[in-house]
Amino acid sequence: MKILALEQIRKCEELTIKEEDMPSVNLMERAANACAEWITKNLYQVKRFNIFCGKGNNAGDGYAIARILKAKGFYVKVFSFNPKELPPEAAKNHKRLRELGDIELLSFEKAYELKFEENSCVIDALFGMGLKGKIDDPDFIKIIDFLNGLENVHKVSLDIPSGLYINDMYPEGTAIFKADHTLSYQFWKKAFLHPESGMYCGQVHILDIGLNKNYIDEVEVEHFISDDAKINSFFRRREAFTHKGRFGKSALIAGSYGKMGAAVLSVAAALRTGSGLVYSVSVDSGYHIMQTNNPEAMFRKGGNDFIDTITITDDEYTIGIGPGLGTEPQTQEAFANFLKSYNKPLVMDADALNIIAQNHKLLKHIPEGSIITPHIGEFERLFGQFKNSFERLDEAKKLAEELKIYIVLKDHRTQIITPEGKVYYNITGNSGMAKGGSGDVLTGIITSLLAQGYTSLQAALLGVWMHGKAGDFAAEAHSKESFLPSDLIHQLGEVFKLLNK
Ligand SMILES: NC(=O)C1=CN([C@@H]2O[C@H](COP(=O)(O)OP(=O)(O)OC[C@H]3O[C@@H](n4cnc5c(N)ncnc54)[C@H](O)[C@@H]3O)[C@@H](O)[C@H]2O)[C@@H](O)CC1
Ligand SMILES: [K+]
Repeated sequence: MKILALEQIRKCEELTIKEEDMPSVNLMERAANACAEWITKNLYQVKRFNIFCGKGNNAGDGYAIARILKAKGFYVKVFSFNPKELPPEAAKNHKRLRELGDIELLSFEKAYELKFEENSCVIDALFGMGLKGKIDDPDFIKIIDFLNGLENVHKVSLDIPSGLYINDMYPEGTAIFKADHTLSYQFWKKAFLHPESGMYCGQVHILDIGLNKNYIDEVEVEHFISDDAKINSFFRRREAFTHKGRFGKSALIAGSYGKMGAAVLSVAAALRTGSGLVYSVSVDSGYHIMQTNNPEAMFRKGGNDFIDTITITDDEYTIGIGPGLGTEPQTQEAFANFLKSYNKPLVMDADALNIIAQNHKLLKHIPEGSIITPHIGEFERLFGQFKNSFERLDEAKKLAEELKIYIVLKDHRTQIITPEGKVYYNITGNSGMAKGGSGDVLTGIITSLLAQGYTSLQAALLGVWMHGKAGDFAAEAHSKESFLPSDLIHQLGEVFKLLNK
């Protein structure tokens, strides 16, 4: 699914209105109906709604929803800022509401006297995507602070929580409404996907309001959601009449004394992702651990307690390197020599990236088309600190282009960044995956997919999606708190069953 820029969404709205030859207020009605339907279906225990309207068309949505909910028999109160300042469509909806006569239209001040009943719902129609600068008007700051402080009520934002920008970092010092649910029209917005702003959005629900499909199909964007449709468009089922040679050879260069778990996990993940053969290049002191835990994988010695020799150059192998490698000087040297002589796309994580962070000149030796999978800490060690995640992403886009590599920037919503400057946000997975070892599993999965002939982009997209899906299944089975990275590997079978359906 595409993520559109503000001007593109406005254009899409205009075109929808024009092509369907309808008054613009009808589109607002559509949005309001979609929200009212979502609310009554999903917050079915709520009988009372308190709707807070600002100055723009987001307020118009609020007025329209108030009318629709009232007609369905709910108790509705509407609190407005200054209804004289509204744009035409919002003004029309305000007028319709006033003419109905049986809804209380109140000022913000009245809210401070109200007793908000448990299980009632606050709807935030203060600001939508038309907000400029920060919310620093004392009346708005006061009402937002007050609403944020309410307990035991459901909080729903229309289109976007007031105070946020749709695709950028919000300005420092602005007031922001904190929602439990955000009902976004038609599209995902970057704000929902970055930690600084995402924490205000609660659960995000994308409501189809029937915007012009042709425009959406054709418009060119840089940001996407890596959704099920995208994954299914290139996932390949395992054919019959085949043999192991057709599914690639993965080699995981990983592990050192005391860090064999990372190596075991990455190798096990590569095996469970379907690679025809999996090799482990690791240390002698971890030989028994590796062979016992992963009898299907072959072992090649790369050192005693840490890896000091990497002789694997065979073009047949697809390499994942880094988990548990350590940063001993001899390992650094072996890694540098290997990188300088190896030219096929490979997967790099963890200590491979930490070694590069200490030897920046190695960056230019990363083979084109490779996939690096840093978490935020590793990315910052490599490329420096950034003010916020939006700036970090902008820098990652430049680097991916410059180095001609794919960057998998691991976060709550992991971003897959291509050398062409495109960004795919992954939306599977959960906070239970924030544990040591999860990254090692991902390295194994992506290496295995790359070995099986998926392109670098496909391997990164599918690998991150599968990893997250396995996390969601593991959370269902064991809880987010309790599942282990090794449970992700055990859930890969369920993920493949889903993909094969
Ligand atoms: N995307 C769509 O297809 C549709 C969008 N609609 C709604 O329209 C919204 C956009 O409407 P608007 O563009 O009117 O935007 P807003 O509803 O966000 O209101 C913007 C208005 O608020 C005021 N304002 C802006 N910045 C301010 C600040 N810092 N402090 C105080 N006041 C400020 C200005 O008067 C500005 O015109 C969307 O978010 C959505 O809710 C729907 O009604 C119809 C369909
Ligand atoms: K809002």
